[in-house]
Amino acid sequence: MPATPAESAPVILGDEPGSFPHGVLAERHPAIVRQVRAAFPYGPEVRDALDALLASCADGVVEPVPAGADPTGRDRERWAGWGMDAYAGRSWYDVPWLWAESHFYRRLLDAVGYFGPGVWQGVDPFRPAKLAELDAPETGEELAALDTLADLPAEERIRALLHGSLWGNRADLGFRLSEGGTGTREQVDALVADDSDALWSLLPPAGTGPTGATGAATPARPRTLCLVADNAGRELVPDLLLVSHLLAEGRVDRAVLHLKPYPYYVSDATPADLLDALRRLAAAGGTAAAYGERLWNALADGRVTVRAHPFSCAPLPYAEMPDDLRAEFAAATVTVLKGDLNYRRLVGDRWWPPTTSFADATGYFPGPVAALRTLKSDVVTGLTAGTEAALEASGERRWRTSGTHALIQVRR
Ligand SMILES: O=P(O)(O)OC[C@H]1O[C@](O)(CO)[C@@H](O)[C@@H]1O
Repeated sequence: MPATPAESAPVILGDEPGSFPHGVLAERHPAIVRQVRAAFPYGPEVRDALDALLASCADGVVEPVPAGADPTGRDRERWAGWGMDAYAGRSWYDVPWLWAESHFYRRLLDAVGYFGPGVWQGVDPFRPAKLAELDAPETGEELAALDTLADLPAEERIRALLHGSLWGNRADLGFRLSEGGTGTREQVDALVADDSDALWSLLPPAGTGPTGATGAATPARPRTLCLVADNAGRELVPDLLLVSHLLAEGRVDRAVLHLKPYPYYVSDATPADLLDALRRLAAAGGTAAAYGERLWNALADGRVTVRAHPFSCAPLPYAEMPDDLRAEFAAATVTVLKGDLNYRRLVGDRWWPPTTSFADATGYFPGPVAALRTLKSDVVTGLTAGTEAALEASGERRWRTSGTHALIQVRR
């Protein structure tokens, strides 16, 4: 029997030396600051601000967003609503880990002058790394491999595209700073949960209606996919291929791509990254370019739309999403959330027993929801007791965090 979520599952903090979250705050964040410092010829003011952030990573505290720090002037107010008043002045290590990480990226953008005014306004500090990934030979090889998909039966083709999008989540630049490489060899049998049949039942091919939770056909209406994207580059590209394919097969009529309003968690996709990915698809030629062109046309005629909601960069779980976002997800045929961070925000960044029911943990979500994620942090729900026991017995200590395992979970 799966356990039911209890509010009492402790929220994850980064305060325990030797734990994964502590390592992210104490080691990964400083590495990211150094990477950014080397990425552009920032002047003394920015370099000093980055050095101050570096020092803060070791023993600093949460600091309020400076007044007027963003062009809209609303960010300070937003952060106040997201818990700043409760956490300002406390150690990075003593506030919820999710909150601390999100605050780090906000501070980093302040340090590099992203919110301006000034020459660095709007310059993505992670762009060099994102572009290098798009231009990498591996990306070209993956896109060329698409030409062979046409020979596969339809079911295998769509499965390959779904898995491309799923495993694309391993290509996360922040993750790579400490894991060294994103080899794909170990993918076989690495799914700890696979509800893909439930996903396809929500998105059957054109001419066949989706079935509800009882298996009965639901009335025809335009099928909308909300795809809450994660990383740019080698994750966003296969995400776009999947969306393009779903449109082509008439499994969805519309798609809404939720991207980040500003650079986040190193490689998270922003609207600018979407344009780079579309350009990369066009440059690849062959099948990839045809997929890209279909998506381009769908963006141009409004079947695909792009959102960059402020809550996408909020340090909070989706259970606390604002009403406008809730209404959007409620109207979708299914919302697919990509990646580890979105998963943590979906089920809550807590020490859930792994057999906690995914359906219960996401019961608050306003419509059918799916998670496609490689495991890169301790949070996990929806495992069977047998799977959990097998993973624990496997001797692979870091199965929760090393990105070698993945899941496809669906709540209809
Ligand atoms: O890109 P993803 O899949 O959301 O992964 C990012 C993950 O990396 C981390 O920043 C560090 O592991 C996690 O906090 C986060 O869950």
